[in-house]
Amino acid sequence: MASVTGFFKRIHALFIDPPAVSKTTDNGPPLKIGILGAANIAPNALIYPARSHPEVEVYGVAARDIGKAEKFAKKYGIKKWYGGQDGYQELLNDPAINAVYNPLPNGLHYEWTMKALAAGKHVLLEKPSGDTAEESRLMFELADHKGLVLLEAFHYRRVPCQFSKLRTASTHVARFHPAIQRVKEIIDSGELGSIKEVHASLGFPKGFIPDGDIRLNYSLGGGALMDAGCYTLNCVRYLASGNPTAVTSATALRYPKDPRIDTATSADLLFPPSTPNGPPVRASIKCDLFLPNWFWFIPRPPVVSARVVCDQGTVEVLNYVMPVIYHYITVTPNAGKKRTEKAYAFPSGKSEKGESWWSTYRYQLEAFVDKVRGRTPQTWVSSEDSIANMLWIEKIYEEVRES
Ligand SMILES: NC(=O)C1=CN([C@@H]2O[C@H](COP(=O)(O)OP(=O)(O)OC[C@H]3O[C@@H](n4cnc5c(N)ncnc54)[C@H](OP(=O)(O)O)[C@@H]3O)[C@@H](O)[C@H]2O)C=CC1
Ligand SMILES: O=C1OC[C@@H](O)[C@H](O)[C@H]1O
Repeated sequence: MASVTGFFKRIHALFIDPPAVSKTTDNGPPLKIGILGAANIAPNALIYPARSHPEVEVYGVAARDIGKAEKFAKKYGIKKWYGGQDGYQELLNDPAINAVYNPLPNGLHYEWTMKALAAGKHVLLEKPSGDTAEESRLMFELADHKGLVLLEAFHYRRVPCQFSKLRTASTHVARFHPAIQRVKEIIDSGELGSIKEVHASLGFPKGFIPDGDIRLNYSLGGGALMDAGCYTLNCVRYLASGNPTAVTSATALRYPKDPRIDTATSADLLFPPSTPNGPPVRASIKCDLFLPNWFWFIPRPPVVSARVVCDQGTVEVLNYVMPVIYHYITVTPNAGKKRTEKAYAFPSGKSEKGESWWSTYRYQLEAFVDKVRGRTPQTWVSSEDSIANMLWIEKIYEEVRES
């Protein structure tokens, strides 16, 4: 019963009436954020989470059409709007704006992040960070050069700062959402022994992505691997604590209207051994924008799961991408009793910030603002990590082309 009540409380706080707080703090005026594009994801990823952040004001929105910008601004209580051909640049030129949220199509991430950084704005950038690893590298280089914060919005995860420190213990943890953090903690604790395999899937039912969507547009950086696949790759890299050493196979289904677009991609990867002189860790990812119906007509639910097989058991997480809605962690030791866990908040008594109704995006916003304000964030996605994710997306696409 408590879990049903908890579910409805979280849904209420997420989508119906996100809690709001007063915007006055001892830390000076709130950070004013401008949104580039009246994107569908903006309310969930920024506008609602900002309501409960005392140090954030979503101050402006720009859209290619001024009428759309105005409508969006009024709907969400945003003070300023900018529109027309120069609308995005006008937002960037506004000296009142300190930071920009970039939820433009993937193929425009680079252009507008570079322009935002050039205009002196910190940037919260949607995933995947660019169209290529080189674009990502150049964006992070400019952010570094200008002393500005740039964060790729991999909201679901926590990332250790340096891959070289991995596999030691979870002393260097930084956190995004407690659910994926808990899975990682179980692996790192050694209770299931060493890692043998890591698998991650993300698929959307047919009909979820409409015709004409940015995900189906090649020149806008579409494709299943770019969209859903970037999470699965990120997730296996995170859970395997490093970067792959090879893509051993990759296959894709093609969009009939534009065969350059993959509508589903599967890839097998190798990671470094998890024990000295051990075998490589085997990994697989699967992503799909058009999961077929069951028995041709029954729409199926999204597939959002990750599984780690260790030599003494398995841990599996259901819904690692949006864990605040609902998730399930199942631990199955080879010898011993199977158990399930949920992690909507960090254990009480720990010093981490967060509430059970905080979405992954709310945790992410907390980290972004902390970083901009010179505080140490609970979690961070490093530039090296973002660039590596793009690099391995490219390598998987290359393998698909060659197979
Ligand atoms: N973190 C997360 O959970 C999620 C992240 N995303 C990411 O966010 C980004 C946006 O996704 P989503 O909100 O679903 O996309 P939308 O299509 O809703 O938004 C994209 C925005 O891009 C602008 N745009 C500018 N040029 C073009 C163009 N040529 N064609 C189409 N749109 C254009 C539009 O702005 P305008 O208003 O000016 O017309 C539009 O509002 C993507 O990078 C995606 O990967 C998406 C969903 C979830
Ligand atoms: O980032 C995302 O997460 C949720 C999905 O709906 C979406 O396609 C993707 O862009």
